[in-house]
Amino acid sequence: MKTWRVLRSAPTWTWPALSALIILFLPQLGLPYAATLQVELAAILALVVSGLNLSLGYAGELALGQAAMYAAGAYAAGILSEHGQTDLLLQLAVSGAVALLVGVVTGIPGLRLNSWSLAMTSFFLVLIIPDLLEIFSSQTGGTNGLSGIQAVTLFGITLSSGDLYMAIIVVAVLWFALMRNIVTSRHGIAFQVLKQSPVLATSQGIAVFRMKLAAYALGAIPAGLAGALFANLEQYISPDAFNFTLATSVLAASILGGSASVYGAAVGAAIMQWGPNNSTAFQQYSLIFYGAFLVIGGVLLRGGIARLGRDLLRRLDRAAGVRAAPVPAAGAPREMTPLSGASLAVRGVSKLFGGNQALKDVNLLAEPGKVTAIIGPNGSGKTTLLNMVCGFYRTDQGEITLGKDRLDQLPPHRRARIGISRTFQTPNLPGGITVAEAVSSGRYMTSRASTWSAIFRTPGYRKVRRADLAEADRLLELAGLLHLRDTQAVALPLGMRRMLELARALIAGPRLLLLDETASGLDEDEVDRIASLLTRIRDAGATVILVEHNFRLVLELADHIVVLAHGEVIAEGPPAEIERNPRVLSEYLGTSGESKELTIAEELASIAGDPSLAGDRGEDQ
Ligand SMILES: Nc1ncnc2c1ncn2[C@@H]1O[C@H](COP(=O)(O)OP(=O)(O)OP(=O)(O)O)[C@@H](O)[C@H]1O
Repeated sequence: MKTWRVLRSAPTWTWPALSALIILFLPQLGLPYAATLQVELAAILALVVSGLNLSLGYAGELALGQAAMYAAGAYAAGILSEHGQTDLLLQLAVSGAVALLVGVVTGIPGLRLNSWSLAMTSFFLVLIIPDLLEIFSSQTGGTNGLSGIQAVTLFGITLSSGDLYMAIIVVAVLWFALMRNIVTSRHGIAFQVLKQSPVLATSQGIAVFRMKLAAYALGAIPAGLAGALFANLEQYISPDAFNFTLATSVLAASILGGSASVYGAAVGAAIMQWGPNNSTAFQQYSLIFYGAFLVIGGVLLRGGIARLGRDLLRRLDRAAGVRAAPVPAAGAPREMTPLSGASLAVRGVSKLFGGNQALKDVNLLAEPGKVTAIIGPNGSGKTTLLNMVCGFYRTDQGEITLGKDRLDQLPPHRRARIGISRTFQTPNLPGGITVAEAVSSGRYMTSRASTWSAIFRTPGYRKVRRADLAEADRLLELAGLLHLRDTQAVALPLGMRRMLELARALIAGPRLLLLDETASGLDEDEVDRIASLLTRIRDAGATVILVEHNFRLVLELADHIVVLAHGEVIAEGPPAEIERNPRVLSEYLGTSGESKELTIAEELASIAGDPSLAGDRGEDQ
């Protein structure tokens, strides 16, 4: 176990780097030629699979088009070579660009239509490869293939087969290093958010379509590079090499290795290359076997071999007492930094769902430095109103403005960028990310760093990331969660998840904070903690809208209450006024409204048989 602790004390990149170095020099270490060829083919397949992992494992889009991008890269390199352009770097650049173009052109319609359409369009893309190659047979050789590929060169020097081996491994290793930089960056976390909840991603200002397209198109690049390497390795390419069986084998390798993993792509590709693709008997029934791999990977091996590896690492770490980096000690409770809230005005807003009038001519004004509570019985339209403010539903009629900005014509991600943050009725936290990463993800759109800066870890990127994490720590300390910053976000109990959502909403420095039943399911202590944090947020100048069933919390916090019933505002005013309003009593509680001497809090307490529901005000009276 001591040895394990020593091994784990090395930087995380040490072992992948060492493995890469060994693979690079395998021929010199005496690997036979036939096995060398298998390593080359596995590295090429790993590149193709890594592209699928980016779109499937990280952005959550099933796409089978990797085979088409691989073909595009291979034919681009092959045609260049036939025309005397044999330089490997030139071919890699052109093949990567051509594959990227194929990715963008096929991704736009596939992703626009949502749901399974990308899987379908990419599936047909693979099916039409032979026809496309036949149409352009004067360039591609049609079904006969392209056989005039010349020996590849680098800066004018012809590469031997040993040199080409090295080139293939270097390209694969470099790509994997860059891909690791993408998925461990703030963009990688945004991909995780997007994959698990497009609604959450949108509410953080992420343009879902553009982000998915970026992942799909980025995934095209390694497939293009792989195509160029394959064309030079085989010096002959034909449509048979890019058929549906290849597309399925790429998918099977991705699922088997673990699609949400960088190194899983290499492991899955290696297994596919050594086992199935290497055996003639297997190739006869390949589709059946790939199907079996997909079932095994999907049902029995969720997360693939990569997940098994991660679990094993964790177990060994626990057994050896390897600890994560110490969490910074919490200092004195931090002051809230001022928040510049803006006035929200909802004027004459209506919403019809089929024949159901969910909202009718609703007016509401929420001011900075104040908590505006929206209450009402179940189905009265509270969440619908919240969803219309943040843009998940379009208004049928009426106008919504935040400060000087008109909102009702804007898509939800643009509204988030204008300064609307929200929490959800059921806390919305993606799996696979830590508490600190979940909170910092709220800054994805407010402080920007390009994907390229993340890939190459430029000083600009590092500065933004440092600020992300420092801000996340500040807000976690405020929410009392700093000691849990490296815990998996989804592992927290409900009360802490709600605090975490609040911290994530705050990190964007919102002009308007929308809270949807933030105290639901919490015990009294947790409600008190949320109330005290919300008071500080309000006092810092935020405009807060609170949709809430917990009347004690509403009375304690709200400066202004708006009461909805059947989609209409039936009363509004300060808490003292609202809790004695007879119409509110009758609509909200379903009572006759005759017992006017009782407040809502007291009525609720008597219905629930729980005096605490009456809160301080109720008890005082
Ligand atoms: N996407 C939708 N499609 C159709 N009807 C909807 C949709 N969303 C809400 N509704 C309907 O609109 C009405 C208002 O629902 P909403 O969820 O806004 O009420 P609520 O006051 O938030 O209720 P609760 O307190 O139970 O969350 C209900 O009749 C609901 O069935």
